[in-house]
Amino acid sequence: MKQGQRLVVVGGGSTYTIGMIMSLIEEKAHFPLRSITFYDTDGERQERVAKATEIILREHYPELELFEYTTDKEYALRDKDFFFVQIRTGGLEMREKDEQIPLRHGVVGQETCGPGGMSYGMRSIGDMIDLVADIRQGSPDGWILNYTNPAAIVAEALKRAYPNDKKILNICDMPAAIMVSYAKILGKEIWDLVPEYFGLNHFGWFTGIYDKEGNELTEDIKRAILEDGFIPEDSEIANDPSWIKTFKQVEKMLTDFPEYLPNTYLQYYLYPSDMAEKEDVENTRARQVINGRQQRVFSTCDQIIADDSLENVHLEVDIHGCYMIRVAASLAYNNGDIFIVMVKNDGIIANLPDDAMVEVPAMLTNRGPKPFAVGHIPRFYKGMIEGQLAYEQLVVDAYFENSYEKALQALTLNRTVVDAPVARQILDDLINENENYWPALKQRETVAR
Ligand SMILES: NC(=O)c1ccc[n+]([C@@H]2O[C@H](COP(=O)([O-])OP(=O)(O)OC[C@H]3O[C@@H](n4cnc5c(N)ncnc54)[C@H](O)[C@@H]3O)[C@@H](O)[C@H]2O)c1
Ligand SMILES: O=P(O)(O)OC[C@H]1O[C@H](O[C@H]2[C@H](O)[C@@H](O)[C@@H](O)O[C@@H]2CO)[C@H](O)[C@@H](O)[C@@H]1O
Ligand SMILES: [Mn+2]
Repeated sequence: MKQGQRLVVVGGGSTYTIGMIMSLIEEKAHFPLRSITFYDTDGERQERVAKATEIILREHYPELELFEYTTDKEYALRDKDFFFVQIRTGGLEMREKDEQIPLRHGVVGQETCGPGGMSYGMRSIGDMIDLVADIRQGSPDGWILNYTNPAAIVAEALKRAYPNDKKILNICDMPAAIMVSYAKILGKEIWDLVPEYFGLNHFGWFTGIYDKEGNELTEDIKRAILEDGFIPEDSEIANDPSWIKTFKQVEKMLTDFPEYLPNTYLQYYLYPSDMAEKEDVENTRARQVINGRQQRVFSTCDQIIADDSLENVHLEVDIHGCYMIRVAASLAYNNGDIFIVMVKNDGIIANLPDDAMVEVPAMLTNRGPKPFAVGHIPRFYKGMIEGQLAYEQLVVDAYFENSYEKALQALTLNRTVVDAPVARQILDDLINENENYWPALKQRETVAR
């Protein structure tokens, strides 16, 4: 009989929390719970989600010993087994600025990619470092599973701040969402598929997809994408016009570069000018999420509370929730299941630096992820990744060293920017908008000529 886990959702007011609760209900046999605690810095936002969650759990998880929600950090983080972390420093309002500022300079405006990703990363690092310290104060041995973005930059910063903490795992659900669409093409479930994959977060490629019997399915998937197209199937994004456009770009990327199956995020780095031209600065993805998912989630919560029942709402499980829960179950019960997660390279990709935080398939055990060796990657991918890795590490350098110069170098290296004067203009605008969040960046004294 599996011992139930004591789970904390950090960022209980997240728009993903209801989906996560539905997934915890769906997955209770794989990952049984003793208690769920929500913790958030915004008590009002969290309470709307929590009061709806109380009703959902009453209907679908009556055996749960305890559900609670609080803004008391020390209480929430004490003596727990798992922490699902999903915070957004600055909220969706700052995300909108992250996306609008680069667009005003003709550059990709995106949550986690390009200058928007640097801006978000410079806000997330401090909160995430403080959060891990607070968690460790109360739960020295708890598993910290982080979704907070930009995962690449957060992972690099946490690796430096906590080099010996082996129970922090940064995760992205994008490869899983893509595999949900592969599975649909093949008439299978995602859990029937075994991926071979390499890259950085939001910057990777599937080199192969197999079934559990070891049959290769990669070429079948490529053929189907090129002949019939590629669409999002995960419930969270299936009917979203922005995601439908994103998944359609995979057809173009696969036509241009047929060797491997790309992560959807590579569209921003392979076609940066095209992507920037297509965006409407008054209706970026953040605005769509504010008017879409955020509006939908909170009106659903309010409806559940008003009815004191679920009779007038439709709630769905999604891959975002199920993926993290299956990862947690494999760590908790030493299942040895294979998931794509972020780990320190240390030779996994033989011709990339050891200190890179790479995204690769790993067997998840109670001693943590055991990644599969990838070996040497071909020149094109090595070149692409090394430039992106240097960008990511320079952003974290800029944070820890309060260095304007390193931040400028990072943006200049990024494939969505390249042009140094444009990088400087964007950086100066981002500094102005983030004065309440970023560390003050200092410029090196230049020697007067
Ligand atoms: N890794 C992935 O693949 C993946 C997938 C989806 C979402 N995400 C990330 O998950 C996070 C949540 O996304 P969302 O759209 O639901 O955000 P959201 O703004 O709806 O919710 C975030 C919550 O975090 C809370 N918060 C902010 N700072 C906090 C802190 N220091 N301590 C505790 N709580 C804090 C906010 O009050 C808010 O309730 C974002 O970082 C998003 O990018 C990651
Ligand atoms: O623009 P958003 O806020 O809708 O999405 C940004 C996030 O996109 C990816 O997560 C997807 C996920 O892959 C999919 O399965 C489903 O859950 O929707 C999510 C977005 O709604 C990406 O992995 C995240 O890092 C982004 O934050
Ligand atoms: Mn992601």
